[in-house]
Amino acid sequence: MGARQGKEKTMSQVLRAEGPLRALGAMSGTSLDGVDAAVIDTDGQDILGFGRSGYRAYGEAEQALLRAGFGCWPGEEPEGAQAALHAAHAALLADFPEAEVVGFHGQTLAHDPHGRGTFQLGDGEVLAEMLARPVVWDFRSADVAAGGEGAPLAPFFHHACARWIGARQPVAFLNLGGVGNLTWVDPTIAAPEAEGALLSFDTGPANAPLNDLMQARRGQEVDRDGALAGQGKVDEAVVQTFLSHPYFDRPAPKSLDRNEFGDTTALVGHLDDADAAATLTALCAASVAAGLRRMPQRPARLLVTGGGRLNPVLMAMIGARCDCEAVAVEHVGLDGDMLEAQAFAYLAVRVLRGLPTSCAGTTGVAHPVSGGRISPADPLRRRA
Ligand SMILES: Nc1ncnc2c1ncn2[C@@H]1O[C@H](COP(=O)(O)OP(=O)(O)OP(=O)(O)O)[C@@H](O)[C@H]1O
Ligand SMILES: CC(=O)N[C@H]1[C@@H]2OC[C@@H](O2)[C@@H](O)[C@@H]1O[C@H](C)C(=O)O
Repeated sequence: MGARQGKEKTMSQVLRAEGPLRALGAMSGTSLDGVDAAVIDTDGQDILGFGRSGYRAYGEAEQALLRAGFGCWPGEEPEGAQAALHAAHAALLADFPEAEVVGFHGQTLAHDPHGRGTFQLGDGEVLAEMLARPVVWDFRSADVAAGGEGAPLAPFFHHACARWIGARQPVAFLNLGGVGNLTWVDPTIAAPEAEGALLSFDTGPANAPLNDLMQARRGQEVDRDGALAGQGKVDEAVVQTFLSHPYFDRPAPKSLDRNEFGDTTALVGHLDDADAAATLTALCAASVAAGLRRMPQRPARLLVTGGGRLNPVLMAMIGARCDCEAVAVEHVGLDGDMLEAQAFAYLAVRVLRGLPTSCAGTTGVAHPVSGGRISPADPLRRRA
């Protein structure tokens, strides 16, 4: 990494600066496939440009360690899990010397916002030392402490994306990761925290049930391109049973723990592999359709991000069940693999600037919250 020289800002200048920063976001999502990292230039309000991005897959041992941590609260995680997470992040993030600040999400292990809180494994203080640059982290706790859901947090970035693509009317973003989430953005309302600018919530499990099925029945991680689901028939009775889960009756904003729906594959235990895959794919589409009914208006189209956008069977089911077109965000010039990493780069700069990162429309928190902790790397301690 080395000392920052020439025209580069010193660490204290980065922390005090006004104007644009080059920020690097890092996200480790619920699918546990690996770490995404992406650079953006931003002043915390507008996106000024997109930079490089990268990905580092978890090895089998790393993945097993982190998976064993699901459901753990601080101090309960498997020994070595946090160190593995830090090492994986540091290995990837060291390839981005251009970054002036890092937004580090960490790995969500447990999420119970109205109970025990929310827990993202990873210590930004340690990562700041490893990278010798400031790290913003622990994005969700302050919102939860203030009574919010602590998730989703990408919506403030979705608002900036809507402005970046020049949207003049409301648009809807749909993220299809392990869990799904929807964001309604009205870009004509300039401040994202203003009433009516954003409405967002988790829709339900997205790819996680199908991944679990593929693992259990075929020993594969993914139903690649929906190849198996495409051969099957949806059991609509299972879809109706699934939709009777109380989560769908809860008003938005609302957020999900990865395991809140339990073992969804049990719902399709009586079906053959193809019908089971088709039905679990339909559950994801049906939960998006249920979510859309909570939006202020039905959007003309859904801008879809996350790995699920690469599954044509899922995308077609969403289009059919939602009565609107589902298109990958690439159609509007965004990067659907990196949007969450970019979001935490953007949010890091908002935290440095004291700008809100959540509000009533995104997490249900009563007043806008600027979450996150700032760990300025201490070069003296690093050399000691
Ligand atoms: N070609 C593909 N065909 C089918 N499904 C795919 C394909 N590529 C990715 N996926 C699905 O997308 C998932 C990964 O999505 P993504 O990386 O957005 O998840 P994540 O960021 O870990 O989750 P979250 O947003 O819930 O934190 C895979 O586990 C798989 O289910
Ligand atoms: C608690 C938590 O980590 N939630 C994640 C998860 O993955 C998708 C969905 O559930 C969303 O609520 C959130 O992540 C995205 C990045 C968010 O905060 O917007």
